[in-house]
Amino acid sequence: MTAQMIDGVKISTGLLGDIARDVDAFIALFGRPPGLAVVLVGDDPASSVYVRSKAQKTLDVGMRSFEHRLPATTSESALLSLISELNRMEEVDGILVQLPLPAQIDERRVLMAIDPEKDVDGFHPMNAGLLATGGEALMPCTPLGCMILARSVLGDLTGLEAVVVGRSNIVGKPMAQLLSMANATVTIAHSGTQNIAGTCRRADLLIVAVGHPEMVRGNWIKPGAVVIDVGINRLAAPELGPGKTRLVGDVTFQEAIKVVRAITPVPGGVGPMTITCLLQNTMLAAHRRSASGKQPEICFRQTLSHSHDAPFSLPS
Ligand SMILES: Nc1nc(=O)c2c([nH]1)NC[C@@H]1CN(c3ccc(C(=O)N[C@@H](CCC(=O)O)C(=O)O)cc3)C=[N+]21
Ligand SMILES: [Mg+2]
Repeated sequence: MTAQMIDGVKISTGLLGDIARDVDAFIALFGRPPGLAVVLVGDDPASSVYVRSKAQKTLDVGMRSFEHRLPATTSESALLSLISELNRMEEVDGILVQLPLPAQIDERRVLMAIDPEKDVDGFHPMNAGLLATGGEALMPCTPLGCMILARSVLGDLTGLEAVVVGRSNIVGKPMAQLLSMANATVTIAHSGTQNIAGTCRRADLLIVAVGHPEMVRGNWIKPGAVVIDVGINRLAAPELGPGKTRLVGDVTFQEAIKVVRAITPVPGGVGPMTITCLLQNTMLAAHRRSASGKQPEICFRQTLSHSHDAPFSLPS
């Protein structure tokens, strides 16, 4: 059996086209584009690259981008003031504060300061709680992207054994919630799991978000499984030349590809979908804030259909 590569670039490019059309319709209705503000504190080079890429795609779909780059020494109160200003701005529909934040800033306080209606990362406890209890949350972008990728291969997930490796608030925990809402049987594996290889081997759908390069080996994977690799790890690659690096996932790709039905590559898998879902969330937030009663032609169709109830139903 030849394994299928799940092409996150191709799928996200298609969805970005849908979003661009939704943006045009929004502008026609309200006379302004949806706006996304991205806040970066400090000058971590990797974070800087992501922020630039987000801003570029925001502009590509026709939205307005507000970029705020603050020095690494920024105080918590200065950051909180910026957030209240962005909360008040009519033309800002979505706010993303790039994580991690420098040590002097309390991440939880910052996330709680963002207006939940503008929380396009879905990290505010209000949105986490809405997701957990079946309300109309803004949902975290990486798990949403993973759902779309998984369903692009598997369709309906009802009855499948899904194993999520990792239990972070950002990926693992909401991922498990989305999968169970989509009627999969879900196991969360983590550093305390006794037989992690055996646990992974039960999975029809294996989603790995641990941040350990190539941790999941080929023999941890059930033959014919679908694997979504959320990890993005930069490793030194002296074989490519002095000072060169390469990206690897949390799954040993060369081993996995011999076993799986389908797998996401790194790069080109989950990463691009995360940004696409961020823009879709911005579109959704803009419609909800405009109180138009008209909702976007939502582009999570593949994620939405087959789900059992409220959390995925379109807002009315
Ligand atoms: N509040 C907040 N929200 C985030 O969503 C958030 C964050 N903080 N902090 C950092 C992480 C990281 N992140 C990525 C998004 C896209 C790619 C991406 O598109 N990667 C490409 C290429 C990566 C490369 O070449 O370096 C790929 O996987 O194909 C990667 C990483 C969002 N994050
Ligand atoms: Mg990727």
